[in-house]
Amino acid sequence: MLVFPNAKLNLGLYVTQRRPDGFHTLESVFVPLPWTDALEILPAAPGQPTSITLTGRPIPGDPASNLCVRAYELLQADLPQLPPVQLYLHKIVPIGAGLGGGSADAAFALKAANDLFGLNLTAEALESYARRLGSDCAFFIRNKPVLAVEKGDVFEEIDLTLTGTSCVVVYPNLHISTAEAYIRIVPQAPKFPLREALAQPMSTWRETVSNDFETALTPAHPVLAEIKKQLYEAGATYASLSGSGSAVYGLWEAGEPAATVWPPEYAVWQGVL
Ligand SMILES: C[C@@](CO)(OP(=O)(O)O)[C@H](O)COP(=O)(O)OP(=O)(O)OC[C@H]1O[C@@H](n2ccc(N)nc2=O)[C@H](O)[C@@H]1O
Ligand SMILES: Nc1ncnc2c1ncn2[C@@H]1O[C@H](COP(=O)(O)OP(=O)(O)O)[C@@H](O)[C@H]1O
Repeated sequence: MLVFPNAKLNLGLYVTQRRPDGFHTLESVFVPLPWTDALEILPAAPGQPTSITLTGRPIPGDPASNLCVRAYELLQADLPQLPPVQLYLHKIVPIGAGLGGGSADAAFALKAANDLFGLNLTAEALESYARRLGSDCAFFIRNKPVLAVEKGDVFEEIDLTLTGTSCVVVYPNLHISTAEAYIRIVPQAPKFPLREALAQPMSTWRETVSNDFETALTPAHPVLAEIKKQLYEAGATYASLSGSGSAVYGLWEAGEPAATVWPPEYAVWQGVL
């Protein structure tokens, strides 16, 4: 079974409190971004253990602890009848980018195993496995725009669609660790409630919708502000850092992005949401 785990964008991101377990509560709208990896899952050849073959963008860390493998092993722990599998992951989505790429791979591995082996797990059950793999992993089970609260793993419905919106995502080849990014944050309440701010026209978001990580990380990484400026110069209606960075995106409510030349080491996605 072949699936295409997609990335996500954060529209606004407010880190509101530090929890006793060291994690943080947040408020953010997650939207799917059709920048995808490719993941294949097949029953392993007879006598072979579960394994993963990685191609494309190099992934830091031991392949045996890749999030796809961990996702499958989590299912196997509860469902020991599940056979070993061969996983093939072609990695395209930048890593350490605030695009949730690793979490997407894990969530799609859960969904693909569910379909391949006819497990009949509900979306709720899949979300609860996903939550154990990463805070933003559960989002990718239903994979539709939501207002994320708590650790970013509890979702409220939101009436928002960006379908048809032009988008450019720029990754400046800079890996930002999510854990290190959280350390730089001083939690506080959002200046403007996110749900209300996003209900207003996109042209107002520049003044009312922000990402706490952008404020915290830009002094150390001025390239983030430079990319955002270039996106606005290319006519973006709204531009922001995604998640804990380092990808910066622009949205065009109408019209097309003006052509921009980005350094060759950057990864850039451009398309329509
Ligand atoms: C910042 C966000 C916003 O969407 O996205 P990314 O930038 O990673 O895409 C998420 O909160 C990232 O979620 P995720 O990448 O799944 O994080 P996890 O693996 O659960 O946690 C990595 C580390 O980030 C910190 N962390 C994560 C989530 C959270 N609500 N509070 C935290 O303090 C913890 O230090 C944790 O050890
Ligand atoms: N399939 C995977 N894809 C990407 N990263 C993975 C994967 N499996 C494990 N990881 C680990 O997760 C870390 C970052 O994950 P990712 O979700 O891409 O970050 P971010 O959401 O901040 O861009 C990487 O440093 C890597 O070691």
